[in-house]
Amino acid sequence: MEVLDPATIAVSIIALLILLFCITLARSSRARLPPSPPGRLPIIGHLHLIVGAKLPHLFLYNLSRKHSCPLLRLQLGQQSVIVASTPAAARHILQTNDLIFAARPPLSVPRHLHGCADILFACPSDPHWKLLRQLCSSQLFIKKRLEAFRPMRAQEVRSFLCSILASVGTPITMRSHAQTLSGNIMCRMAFGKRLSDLAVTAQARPSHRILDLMAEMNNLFMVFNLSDHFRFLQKLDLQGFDRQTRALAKRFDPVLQEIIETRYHERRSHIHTEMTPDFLDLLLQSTSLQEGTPQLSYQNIKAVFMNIFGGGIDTAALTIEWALGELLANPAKMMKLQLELGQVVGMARLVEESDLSSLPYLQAVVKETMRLHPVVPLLVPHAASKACEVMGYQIPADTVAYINVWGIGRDPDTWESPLEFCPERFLGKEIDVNGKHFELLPFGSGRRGCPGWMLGLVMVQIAVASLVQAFEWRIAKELDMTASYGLLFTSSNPLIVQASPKLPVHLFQANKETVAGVDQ
Ligand code: HEM
Repeated sequence: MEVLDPATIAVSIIALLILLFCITLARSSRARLPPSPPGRLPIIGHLHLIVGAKLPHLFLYNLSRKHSCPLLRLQLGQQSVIVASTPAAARHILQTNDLIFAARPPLSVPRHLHGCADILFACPSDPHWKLLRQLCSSQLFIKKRLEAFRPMRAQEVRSFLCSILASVGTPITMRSHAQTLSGNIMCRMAFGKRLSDLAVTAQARPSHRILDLMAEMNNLFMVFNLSDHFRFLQKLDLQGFDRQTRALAKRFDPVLQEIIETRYHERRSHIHTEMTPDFLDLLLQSTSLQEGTPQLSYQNIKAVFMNIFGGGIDTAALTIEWALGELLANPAKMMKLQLELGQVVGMARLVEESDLSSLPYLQAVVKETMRLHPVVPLLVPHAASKACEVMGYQIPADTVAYINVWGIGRDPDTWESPLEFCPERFLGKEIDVNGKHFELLPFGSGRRGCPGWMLGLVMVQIAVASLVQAFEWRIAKELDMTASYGLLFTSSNPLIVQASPKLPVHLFQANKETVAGVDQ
């Protein structure tokens, strides 16, 4: 056989490399990717830009305006990311490509917390998850269930007002009162009991209280976790967050385990005979659909509760806080709302959920609060389960999508005087928060939109209406509306206010057994 001389081999290799280079170049020029801002570094990509930003949604908003790009592409370590900054870009991702973007990226915290990187709607091939998804859409988050819990919510709102009444004359932190309100409502829907009435041995220990565990969980979701951007670092856990998450799961687990097991035994011995089945009843029913083979494991049920508590408590509480803060910063709007409540409800009874549809200005105040202060400003990240096209750009599989709902809410091309708190802009307009209007997406949209949005909206509306109807408010500590950021969007300093009652005291105390003050 003839041996090739070294020069021929060298020329062949160079020709092959040139060919490969040309093929790659041709492929990448065919794949039209969204524009990417300058500043990308080797290995870390644009990570240094976003990590250095105090408010990532503000940074991304400024970036998209500077480059006039409704859809930006960033490289955050190993993660390829697109950021949607206009209603049209959000629609392309959440509506046109809803099914493809229904996945979530595999993040470390949920993996260590629930034993699954995603919860509720992922893992479509897994029968447990199919069942969960079906349960959510046919049982847990339906209008009928929301209605069944209406009297319970009325009791909790009254109790919330009583706890404020008990503090008249002293400054109160609105955030913690609102967290107790939403926490009690969520807890009674989930387990039929208030936070303080959960007779759980583990919960009795201060470090095992549900509200504290939730706060820790939310903090872990808010940190910048290197492992999410460089998968090869996951095992090293350089920042220790994975270790902290596993330790938190160890404390959370016995609380939920005890609640579930107690109910399981009560159901078997027919001790538990609640008229309105709570979420735990509905989930346990599904564990015994087939003799001997539970359809849902306890682990699945625990994961659902962590999601529901994580999704429902702070989101509603922070929105209530933002709404009261805006009304205090804008006394004319506060007066207009007081006037509406006076005309529609009067002063002889407390406002009720059945009044909400007759209070257009209240609805506008809540929408305006959610436009300016969406508490999940970039939504929870979505991920493309396969390659697709968005606004004419090629998006590779596994790309993570951030929807900058905060930026969309302040976009001057969409809103007139966007920085002004002006509820009037919604009066007589069709724009709603139900995920169908892409200029206002506080609950997201599509398959991964918030399943608890109707409950969240009602909690915020009734709480704001009750606070404004029942009390006169005064700012006790200088109002600070500057924002701080994690996954949830809060004001840097909690709102400290002082209340004086406007309504006769007997109205607050009509329901004696619920006058329990603030729990926990
Ligand atoms: C004002 C109150 C609330 C706000 C602003 C809010 C907002 C959101 C947002 C923006 C998302 C992510 C949507 C996306 O990524 O596209 C979400 C997801 C979620 N929310 Fe809510 N939410 C609220 C109340 C609730 C309530 C009351 C519950 C439970 C009863 C709840 C349960 C959930 C769950 C389980 C998810 C995850 C859904 C999934 O990944 O498929 N939320 N919420």
